[in-house]
Amino acid sequence: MSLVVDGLSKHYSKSVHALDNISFRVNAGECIGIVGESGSGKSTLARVLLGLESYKDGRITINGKPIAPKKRALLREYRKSVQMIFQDATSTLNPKLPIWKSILEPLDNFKEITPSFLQAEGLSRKEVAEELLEIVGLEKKMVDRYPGELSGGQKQRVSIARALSIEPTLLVCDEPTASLDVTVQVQILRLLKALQKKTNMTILFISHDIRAVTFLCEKVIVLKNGSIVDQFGLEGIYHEERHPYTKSLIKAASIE
Ligand SMILES: Nc1ncnc2c1ncn2[C@@H]1O[C@H](COP(=O)(O)OP(=O)(O)OP(=O)(O)O)[C@@H](O)[C@H]1O
Repeated sequence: MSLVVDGLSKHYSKSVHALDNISFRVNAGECIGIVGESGSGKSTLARVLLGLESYKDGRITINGKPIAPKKRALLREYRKSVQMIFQDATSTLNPKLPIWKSILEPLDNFKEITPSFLQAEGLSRKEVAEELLEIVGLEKKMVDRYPGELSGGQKQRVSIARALSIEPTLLVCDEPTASLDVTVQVQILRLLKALQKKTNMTILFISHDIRAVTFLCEKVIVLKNGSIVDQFGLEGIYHEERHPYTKSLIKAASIE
């Protein structure tokens, strides 16, 4: 799956240019990080990429096909291959449902999809959710729990299980570790890395934390005030040519 963003702009008003002429490309199986401080346009970019918001200028194509948020049929087709995880797993899981029901939501929405792990016939719906829980490192017996009975890290694993259920080719992660303890952050990043290796999905990882981005991603885009100020492969992180803003992020994170 390749994602090409070309000259993308999104203006909320004359003075608020959340995204200004953004261009980048992600190839199949790559993990790309988008790093920037609060207000740089990261979440806007995620929402536009998911087709949740329209955009003014530019083109977004996935496997050569445009994403057109106003064309429902195109958007539905697109959503079959894209999933998202958010910072706050609590708000994305229905507190009144046992987690197995939440995990199956994407599969319920796209009944035409049969993921490879469901090729074994005769699994009950709950057993499908159990399989997914195992994939994200949780015990099967947790399947009947409610979100309120899980830790922050466990909830994020559940939301990853739900995202993986339809075997997306693109996973957009918007600050998925920002509200977790440092040790749990590392566990979730390790999980995402392992899952990416196993499934070859493309990951777009959005974060204010350049440490997390460099842990997971081989390519980095630096966003500032809605514009890309720097773009590099991980091997070039310490090159002299890095933008002063990138250098300041590296310095602040003490990863010099
Ligand atoms: N719905 C909206 N209406 C008007 N302005 C908006 C809207 N959403 C975002 N903005 C503005 O667009 C700019 C980019 O916001 P965005 O939320 O994309 O940044 P961000 O990098 O994700 O920040 P944070 O890390 O704080 O969430 C900001 O100036 C913000 O105030």
